[in-house]
Amino acid sequence: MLPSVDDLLESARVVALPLRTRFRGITVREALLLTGPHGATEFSPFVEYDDSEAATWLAAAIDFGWGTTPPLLRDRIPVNATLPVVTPDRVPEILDRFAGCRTVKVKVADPGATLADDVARVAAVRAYLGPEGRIRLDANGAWTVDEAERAIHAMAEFDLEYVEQPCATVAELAEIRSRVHYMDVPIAADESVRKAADPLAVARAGAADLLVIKAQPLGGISAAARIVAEAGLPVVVSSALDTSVGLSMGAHLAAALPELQFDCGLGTAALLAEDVTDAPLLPHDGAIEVRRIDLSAQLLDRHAASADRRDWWLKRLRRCHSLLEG
Ligand SMILES: O=C(O)CCC(=O)c1ccccc1C(=O)O
Ligand SMILES: [Mg+2]
Repeated sequence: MLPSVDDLLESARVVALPLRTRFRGITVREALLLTGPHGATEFSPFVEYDDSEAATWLAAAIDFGWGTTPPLLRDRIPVNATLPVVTPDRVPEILDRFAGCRTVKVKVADPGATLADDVARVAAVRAYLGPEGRIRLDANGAWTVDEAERAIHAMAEFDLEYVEQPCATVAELAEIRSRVHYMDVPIAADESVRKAADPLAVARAGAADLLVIKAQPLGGISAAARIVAEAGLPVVVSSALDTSVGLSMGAHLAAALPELQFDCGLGTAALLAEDVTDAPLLPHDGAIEVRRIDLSAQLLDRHAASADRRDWWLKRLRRCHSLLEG
């Protein structure tokens, strides 16, 4: 059952959290936190998303705070380190924050960067990790098929676990997947799952070897778990650069899945300079814990968004709530 908008507004807090390093073009992450009968929950669609997309994120927030949590099969989730687009000299400093992580996801194909920049960053990650570490790339759909082929060919020598969303469309993913098959580099779909009208289309088309699954954009833990079951592919549960509260939602999703072959992208609390709890879900020994998050009243005050931004988020919450009421 959908809580009333007044129920939601009663506990709503809006924060603006500084990042340690620019990520996805932002240096401050805004989020709206709510408290339901099960505890703290998060509504944090990116600010440029329209209401119809953001409403799905609200359904997820409500599901985590008010809905039913599925049975949990594990109490810790192995996670990858996430490396933003930085110069190679900053690689050790950033990766040191992801204690014990054996896998690094490297952001590549930034509009301002060249292939040589990406190669240099990936080389620095391989040097940091040693031969046993796993390296995956995420291009956020930025390459054409030819650019992707050239880039993957150039970086395959670093031994790639997989490449996430090298190109934008399902058809392009299918094409690049067949072109790099001989190099044994698997292709993962992210935007083609979480921003698609049909999140299962990419799996049905055989256009990816694995799926990146995010709880908020897919409408919450139960909805995401159903998509995983229907897709029949291995998955990587990841964050949307959430606060520890959203990461906790992701950790509960990961803990509920029957199989978890890959390290999950839920270590991103390490990219935040500030969080909303005194016990953030940071990686320890390469994993995060599966637990609920207690909000810190002090941190919520200290990082409260400006009156303007709070107003913007509360209005967005109201509009998304009416969309869910339909
Ligand atoms: O998967 C990870 O390691 C961290 C999450 C991440 O990269 C991400 C975070 C916010 C928005 C988009 C993405 C993405 O995977 O493309
Ligand atoms: Mg991605």
